[in-house]
Amino acid sequence: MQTFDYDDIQLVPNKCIIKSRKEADTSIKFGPKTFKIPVVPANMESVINEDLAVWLAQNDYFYVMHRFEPEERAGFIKRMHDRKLFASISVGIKDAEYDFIDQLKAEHLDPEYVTIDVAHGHSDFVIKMIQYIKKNLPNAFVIAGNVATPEAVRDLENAGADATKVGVGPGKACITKLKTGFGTGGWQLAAIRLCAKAAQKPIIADGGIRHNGDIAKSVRFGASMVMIGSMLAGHLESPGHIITIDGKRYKQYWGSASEVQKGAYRNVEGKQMLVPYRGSIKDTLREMQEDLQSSISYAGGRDLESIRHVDYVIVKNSIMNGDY
Ligand SMILES: NC(=O)C1=CN([C@@H]2O[C@H](COP(=O)(O)OP(=O)(O)OC[C@H]3O[C@@H](n4cnc5c(N)ncnc54)[C@H](OP(=O)(O)O)[C@@H]3O)[C@@H](O)[C@H]2O)C=CC1
Ligand SMILES: Nc1nc2c(ncn2[C@@H]2O[C@H](COP(=O)(O)O)[C@@H](O)[C@H]2O)c(=O)[nH]1
Repeated sequence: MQTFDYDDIQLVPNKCIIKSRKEADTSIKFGPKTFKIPVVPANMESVINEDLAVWLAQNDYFYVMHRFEPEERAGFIKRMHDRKLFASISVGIKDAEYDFIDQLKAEHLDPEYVTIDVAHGHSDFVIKMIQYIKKNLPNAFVIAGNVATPEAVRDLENAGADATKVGVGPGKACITKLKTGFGTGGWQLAAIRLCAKAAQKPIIADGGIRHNGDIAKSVRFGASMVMIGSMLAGHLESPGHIITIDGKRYKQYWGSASEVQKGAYRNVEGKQMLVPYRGSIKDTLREMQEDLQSSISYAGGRDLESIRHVDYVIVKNSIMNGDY
C-alpha cells in the first residue's frame, strides 16, 4: 500500500484559464445545501458553540454542532429553525441517544444534518444508529464516522449513511495513535484516497490539516468536505479561554476524548493544548477561500472539480525544506 501524508505531496500545476482568482468557484453542494467552501469546523466543544454555529449558517458555511451538552440539542434545533437557519447536530451511540431520536421525532424536530460522532465508527452499534435515524428522521442527511478503511466506508454507506467521515488518530489533540497503536496518523491523506475510491457517497476528511493547502490536497484525493479542529480553534469566536504567556496570546484547544472533556481519566485518547490566537474566524475562513481560489487557478480550472484531476508528486517530507 502506498502511504503518504499532507507534507509528502505536491500538486502539479496546469495551464491557467481564468483572468482572476476571483473567478474561481469554491462552492460545494453537500447534502441538501451548498456552502461557500468545503471546510467545516470540528464538532468539538473547544471549536464550536451556538453563537458560532449561527454565524456560520448565516454566512453559508457548513457547521456541525458538538454533542457534549446533550440536553441542549433539541432547543438548539428549535432556535436554529426559528432563525430560519439549518440545524446540524451530533449524536453518539449510547442507549440514551435512541431516546433523543425518539424525542426529536415526537416533537417534529427535523435537523437537516445529523452526525454520528464516535471514535471507532466501523461498528455494529454505529450501523444500528444509522438505521434508526434513517427510519425515524428520514429527512436528515446522516454523516457517520470516524473510519479509516474502505470496508468501513462501504459498511456505513450500505447501512444508509449519506456521507462518511474519515480519520482515526490524525488530529492535533489526539493521542489515539500513541495509546492504542491504531489509526491514520502519518498517512491520513493516503487513507482519504483509499476510502474515497471505495465511496459511492461524499466523504469528509477529518483531522491533520495544518496548512490551507492541505484543503486542496484533501479535495484532490476525494474529499467533499474537510473538517478542521486546531486551525479553527484559536479565534475570537472560539469557545476556549484566551491565555497570555510572555505577552503572546493563545486559546485552549482540547480533544473530545481528553480528560478535560470527559471530566475523568477513563479511556482518554485526547489532550488539552494551547493554539496561537488568530483574531476573527471570519478572516481565517476568507483566507482559506482565497487560497482555495488560487488552488483552482493552479489546477487549470474554474471550480473544485478541477482540483480532483491534477497530477501529484510524492516528495517525502521535503516540501517544508527551508520554509519553517
Ligand atoms: N477521530 C478520532 O481519531 C477520535 C475521535 N474521538 C472523539 O472523542 C469523542 C469521544 O469518543 P467516544 O469515546 O467514541 O465516544 P463515546 O464515549 O460516546 O463512546 C462511544 C461508544 O462506543 C463504545 N466503544 C467501544 N469501543 C470503542 C472504542 N475503541 N473507542 C471508543 N468507543 C468505543 C463506548 O463504550 P465504552 O466507553 O464503554 O468503551 C461507547 O459506548 C468523540 O467526539 C470522538 O469523535 C476520540 C478518539 C479518536
Ligand atoms: N484521537 C482523538 N481525536 C480527536 C479528539 N478530539 C477530536 N479529535 C479528532 O480530531 C479532529 C480535529 O483534528 P485537527 O488535526 O484539525 O485538530 C476532530 O475533528 C476529531 O475527529 C480526541 O480527544 N482524540
